[in-house]
Amino acid sequence: MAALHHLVLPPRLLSGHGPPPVLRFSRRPRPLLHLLPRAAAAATRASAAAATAVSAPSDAALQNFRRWLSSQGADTGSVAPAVVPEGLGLVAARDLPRGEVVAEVPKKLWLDADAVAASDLGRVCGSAGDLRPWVSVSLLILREAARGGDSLWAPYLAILPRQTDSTIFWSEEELLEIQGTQLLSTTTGVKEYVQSEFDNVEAEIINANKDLFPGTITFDDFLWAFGVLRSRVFPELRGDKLALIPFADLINHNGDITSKESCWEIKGKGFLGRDTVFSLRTPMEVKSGEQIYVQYDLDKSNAELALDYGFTEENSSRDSYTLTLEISESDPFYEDKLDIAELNGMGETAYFDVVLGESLPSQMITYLRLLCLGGTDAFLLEALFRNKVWEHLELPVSRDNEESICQVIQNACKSALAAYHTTIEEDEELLEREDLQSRQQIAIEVRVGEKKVLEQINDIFKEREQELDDLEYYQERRLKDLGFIGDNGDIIFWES
Ligand SMILES: C[S@@+](CC[C@H](N)C(=O)[O-])C[C@H]1O[C@@H](n2cnc3c(N)ncnc32)[C@H](O)[C@@H]1O
Repeated sequence: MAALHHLVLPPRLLSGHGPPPVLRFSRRPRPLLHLLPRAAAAATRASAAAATAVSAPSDAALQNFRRWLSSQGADTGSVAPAVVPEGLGLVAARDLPRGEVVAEVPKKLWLDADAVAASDLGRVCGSAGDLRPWVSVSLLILREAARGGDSLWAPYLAILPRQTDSTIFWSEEELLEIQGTQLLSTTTGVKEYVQSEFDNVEAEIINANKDLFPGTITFDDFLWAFGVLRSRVFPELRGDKLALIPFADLINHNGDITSKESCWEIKGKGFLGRDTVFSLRTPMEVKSGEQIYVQYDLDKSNAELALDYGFTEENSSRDSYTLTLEISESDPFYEDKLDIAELNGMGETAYFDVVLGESLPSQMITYLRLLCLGGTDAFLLEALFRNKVWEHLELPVSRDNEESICQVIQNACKSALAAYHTTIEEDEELLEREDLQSRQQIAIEVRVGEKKVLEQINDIFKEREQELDDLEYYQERRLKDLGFIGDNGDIIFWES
């Protein structure tokens, strides 16, 4: 999934020769999205963080789920699933100290690769070759849903939300609110990716096994299963370990929890520890009747939270913008630059996440200097300098090179900023409104955050441009090293 995130991130700066590298927008044409059913009528937000597209299941469905959990041997003694502002959540049945185990879910209830293999899907998924784990678990979810009451997981499937506020479920009209953002590009890229996986499994598995999928499975169904996994799987359980853990997945996120300690473990239980369970602990002390929360991911930006879970946080460290820098194949020094980048652990393309209020990522300026290197500075690219060049690039190389970086970045920021349909001021005014629906709030928070980061980047390079005359460049450093420049900056002549 990490790779996915980087598929489509404008703006993209390409190196080149002669004039400074130009900005190429890799923004795709406006996406043609399937019109998805609208979310259940969004209620007023209980808090800035509360998602509202999640319609609560009926009391009967919730009761049935609780009965199912205990009949299947899940240990849920200290918490109960309940309706909360975020949809469903886990509420403490008694006072719980920090670190207390609140749920233990036996492996037989997990939806994972083993469950796929053990099901009637096992043979078809196995023979379909390299199905990605999320694809086969998505198919399992859809297969089990198709079995209705006969499925082991029926009571669990009945309480899953039909959609969240994740941008993958937004209508075309709603997506207009994030016009110009990186979030829109990423959302479009993710949906295209899911669509292409769906096209494959539809042809190879769904249509070829009508006994397993007697009804129609649409792209929207597949997207729903993808969204379920994306929003409910504990981050460390992705990839081959991907597992959807019923009941434990009802835990909601609270941004106030900042501990990096894991709140769950997989352990053996019962006779000789033979029964594997997923054990969830509360990361905070909780009073009886209060909701138990965890921190989903401290490192996710608001755009990632919006895409994965359908909420954002009012926290500037979640405001981020990813700059994509790339050595252009048309750069006359392409081979040399690529070689230097690779020797220093980087590649043809580099991604730099710039966070609001934080300094620029390390290596960004160095990589930019490499990208903009040309003209009379090109001697640094010669093989002779290969082992030292990165060190040289860590400091200003020449006025031309530094100026080129400043201009290229400022132009990129300006052009990215021009693509948004509102200004920061307009967005901040909109955020004051009481009647915002959850998706509008998410859209505004993401776009205002991206714009603030772009302005921050622009200001850094604007300021730097004013200081170009005060910087010390390669030639000056070199002359100093050779003893040709005195401490007061004068050139020392042999004659004097
Ligand atoms: C792992 S599930 C948690 C259970 C979920 N609330 C439910 O009703 O099934 C994650 C989803 O819960 C909601 N959620 C969790 N924490 C939230 C928060 N702090 N604010 C808003 N929505 C939240 C989002 O819809 C998210 O996609």
